[in-house]
Amino acid sequence: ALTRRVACPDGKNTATNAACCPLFEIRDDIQNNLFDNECGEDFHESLRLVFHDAIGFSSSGGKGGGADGSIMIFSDVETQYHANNGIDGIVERQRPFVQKYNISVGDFIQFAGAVGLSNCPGAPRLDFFLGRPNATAPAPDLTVPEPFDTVDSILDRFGDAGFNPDEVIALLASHSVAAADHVDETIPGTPFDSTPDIFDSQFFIEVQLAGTAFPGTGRGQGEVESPLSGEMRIQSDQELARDSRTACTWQSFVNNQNKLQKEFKAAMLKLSLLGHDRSSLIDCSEVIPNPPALSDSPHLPAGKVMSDVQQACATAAFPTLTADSGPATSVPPM
Ligand code: HEM
Ligand SMILES: [Ca+2]
Ligand SMILES: [Mn+2]
Repeated sequence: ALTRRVACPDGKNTATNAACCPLFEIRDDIQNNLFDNECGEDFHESLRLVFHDAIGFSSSGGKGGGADGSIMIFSDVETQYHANNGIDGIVERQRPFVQKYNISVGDFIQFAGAVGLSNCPGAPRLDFFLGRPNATAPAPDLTVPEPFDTVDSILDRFGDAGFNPDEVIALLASHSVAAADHVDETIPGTPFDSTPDIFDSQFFIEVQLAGTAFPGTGRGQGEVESPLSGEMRIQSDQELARDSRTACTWQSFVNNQNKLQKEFKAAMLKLSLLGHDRSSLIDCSEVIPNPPALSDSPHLPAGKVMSDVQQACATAAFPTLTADSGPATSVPPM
């Protein structure tokens, strides 16, 4: 069926719904002036913000309003929470963009995450729905999981927000385009995998390797040994990769980029709608750019062998991978 499109007032774009028209200008502005059109630090921080704003939600009520912008509207409260350490930086870098446009804070945070992900080779094209009202109260403390939390408590918290264990692991693909600034304050920008500017499965591969050392000066809170110089590993990722409830799903993402893209996209849509009724929002997904194709293939970092893989899934073998050649991979800071 043909979808009727409207001409936008900008004279350049068309949209399925006129309400989506203003988003083209916002998209181009944040691509050029917030993200530098890159899958870099400001996007990484914006993706973390997508999560920390939305997860303040409980299916049993009594928590926050989900993806409602509360983390920016009530930043004086929420940025003080321990799990939000360091999130104030991106909140303040995004704020002038929100103020410049007629868009709700919850919409902006979700929109920025979806637009920025399109700079990462291998990423799925996320959906974007428009129309979240602004938060009227901050989310309470302790809704955001911590790297030192147990698997039980992490799965409980996500379950309370509406996610099953498979969806939790799919969401963690975000740690493939991520770095830690505050787990070890002496080495800010330490990536979780060797390819923090590519949305690939290296995160799922590298977290399954035996840890050998701490990248900086000893052990940070929630930190465990990583397999590569310059790489950060957090305890929650290590344990989720090895728990019988989640290990097979974890492993399933190693050499199935289609599954990874599809399940991450679905879980991100769910995350972006927490606290909202989808039917009350307008589908503006057409404004989100198409990400570049995957630019690498699943591999072991140079210097690693298959026996470094700590097999955890009981029902299927870890895929056989070859290692990059050359000297042992070491990961530069972001
Ligand atoms: C078990 C759940 C999770 C835990 C315990 C966790 C924990 C962490 C920690 C400790 C950091 C490092 C922050 C810093 O030191 O700068 C981090 C970074 C990050 N997290 Fe998570 N996370 C979880 C789930 C998620 C989810 C579901 C998403 C997105 C959907 C996400 C996206 C990110 C991103 C993009 C970064 C990198 C930020 C940057 O590069 O500046 N995380 N996470
Ligand atoms: Ca990566
Ligand atoms: Mn950072």
